Amino acid sequence: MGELPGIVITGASGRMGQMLIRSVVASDKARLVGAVVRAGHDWAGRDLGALMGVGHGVVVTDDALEAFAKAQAVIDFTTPEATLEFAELAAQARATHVIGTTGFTDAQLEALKPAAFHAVQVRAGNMSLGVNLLTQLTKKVAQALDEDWDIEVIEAHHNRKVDAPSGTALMLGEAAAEGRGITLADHKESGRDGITGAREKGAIGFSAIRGGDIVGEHDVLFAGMGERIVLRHIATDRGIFARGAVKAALWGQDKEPGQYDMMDVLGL
Ligand SMILES: NC(=O)C1=CN([C@@H]2O[C@H](COP(=O)(O)OP(=O)(O)OC[C@H]3O[C@@H](n4cnc5c(N)ncnc54)[C@H](OP(=O)(O)O)[C@@H]3O)[C@@H](O)[C@H]2O)C=CC1
Ligand SMILES: O=C(O)C1=N[C@H](C(=O)O)C[C@H](O)C1
Repeated sequence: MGELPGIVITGASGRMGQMLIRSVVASDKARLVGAVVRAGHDWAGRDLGALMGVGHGVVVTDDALEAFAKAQAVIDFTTPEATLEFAELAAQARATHVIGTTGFTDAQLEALKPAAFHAVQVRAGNMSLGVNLLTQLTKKVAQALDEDWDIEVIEAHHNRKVDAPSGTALMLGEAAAEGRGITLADHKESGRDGITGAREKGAIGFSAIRGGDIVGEHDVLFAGMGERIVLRHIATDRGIFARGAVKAALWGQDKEPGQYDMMDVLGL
């Protein structure tokens, strides 16, 4: 039997970076072959085992290309700017690039595309099975209801999160729009404040709560006259995102270069 696929984790010291390192180490289907931090980070040059108590023998590096060259997959939960750089390097290394990063602008999403001509890219605002199922349910419910039902996506996250609406909220909003046969960009309503006027019929609204250590909570509210439907997902453990990302990294091994998402990985 050949060697297990080697995985590199970027943003190794981050909340998700550390969770991903633990998930790869715990997996019997993959090997941890690298951990990348930003240039000058105080983890660079140190053994992961000494830093985290797992990953002994893996020396943290700030040389992403050197690390990627030894890997079959890169799992990347960092920032849009860093992910754009890592996409080019993953393409050079022909490594599957699993992107969990959120908060991309439309221009940044466009800029990710060229790298996918050379390597598999799997990107999702949420890598958990539960949220991807909820996304499908959202599309189905939106398909069944007309514009008399107001759609609102409400999300809550910890106080360190830097982007809003969350990547998951946008996924859910896109699914609702698709179900209704409209374009989210033309119907998105977020950040209400002051004299906003009455709700625009057909809008898809977004509200973001930030506080404490909330891992991630998402409601899709369909509000009609005299009744409401609420679809809800509550994450209590970041391990769900990390395990989904490892699954995506392994799934990508025999796929042609291109852009994929978690629906492809999960077969939903
Ligand atoms: N798709 C999904 O399922 C999920 C997505 N996310 C998303 O993942 C991203 C990260 O979240 P989280 O872990 O909470 O955030 P953190 O801020 O804890 O981690 C981000 C890490 O990226 C590192 N980083 C930034 N720039 C670079 C660079 N150029 N090179 C190397 N490392 C870099 C940061 O390092 P430094 O501290 O030195 O800046 C930090 O360690 C967010 O966009 C979040 O929304 C989160 C959970 C699930
Ligand atoms: O930043 C986070 O923490 C999370 N980000 C993702 C998002 O933007 O939806 C996924 C999850 O909700 C946690």
